Amino acid sequence: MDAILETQGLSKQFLGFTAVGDVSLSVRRGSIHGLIGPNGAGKTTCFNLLTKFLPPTSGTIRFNGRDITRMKPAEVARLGLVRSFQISAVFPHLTVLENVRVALQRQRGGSFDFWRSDSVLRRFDARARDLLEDVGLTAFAQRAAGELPYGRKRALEIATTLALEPTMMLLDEPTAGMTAEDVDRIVTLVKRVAEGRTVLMVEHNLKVVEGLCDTITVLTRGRILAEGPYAEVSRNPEVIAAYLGTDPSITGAAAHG
Ligand SMILES: Nc1ncnc2c1ncn2[C@@H]1O[C@H](COP(=O)(O)OP(=O)(O)OP(=O)(O)O)[C@@H](O)[C@H]1O
Repeated sequence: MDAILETQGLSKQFLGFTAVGDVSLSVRRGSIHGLIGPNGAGKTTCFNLLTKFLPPTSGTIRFNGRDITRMKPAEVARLGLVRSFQISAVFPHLTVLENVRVALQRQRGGSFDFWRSDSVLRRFDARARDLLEDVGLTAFAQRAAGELPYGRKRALEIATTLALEPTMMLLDEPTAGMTAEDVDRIVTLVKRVAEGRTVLMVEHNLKVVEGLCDTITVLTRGRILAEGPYAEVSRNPEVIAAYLGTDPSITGAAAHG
């Protein structure tokens, strides 16, 4: 298998409590990989380890054949491993277009002094408009980012992530808190942006996982319980037991199979 991201024995302890224990994960290049598990399973901690927002207690992480275990988030971003920005990273008073232009300027190694270099930023306009088109935000280009409805903000977040030209994108619950209509739009969007790159996503909505992911890793109590295609994993008795009473859709899927 051509793995783009691999961990060996990845562990994170908080004051002796093992949030992530001995996780050896392999993400195939070009795939959409889902990380799922019941509440408290360690998904967020694992995600933060992979994106370098938390240092591991032990274990290694390799990206594209390089050991990134000790690197900083900005360093791995430059290597092409990019985490989607949090909504708080969107500048609320700038327009949607300006937000993407700023992200493009950062990608080119520019500084943050965008307030006095409007003419420079205009050069990024064409590319910014392309990215807005990609995420379906063209009609919102001149709106203040802070005024966007929630689902559209997540789309803007994906556009600013795409501005960094990632080889691999890490998405933390891209559909969390969304209406059904927004969920459908984000699913379509993730499918589109996954073309030509690898995506790893933490996601609670199992319907989304089923529709999007090629491979799923199930975590419980910080450890990998099962891994494989959704159809296979959702029939695994241990996975069903772990989810029992917490999510009827996965047990329902198994019952119908
Ligand atoms: N900074 C921390 N200090 C102490 N314990 C932590 C810390 N971060 C996470 N934990 C614990 O580690 C475990 C895993 O948490 P984590 O947030 O990674 O799970 P999760 O699968 O993302 O859960 P959820 O689906 O509820 O978001 C939990 O028991 C949590 O309380």
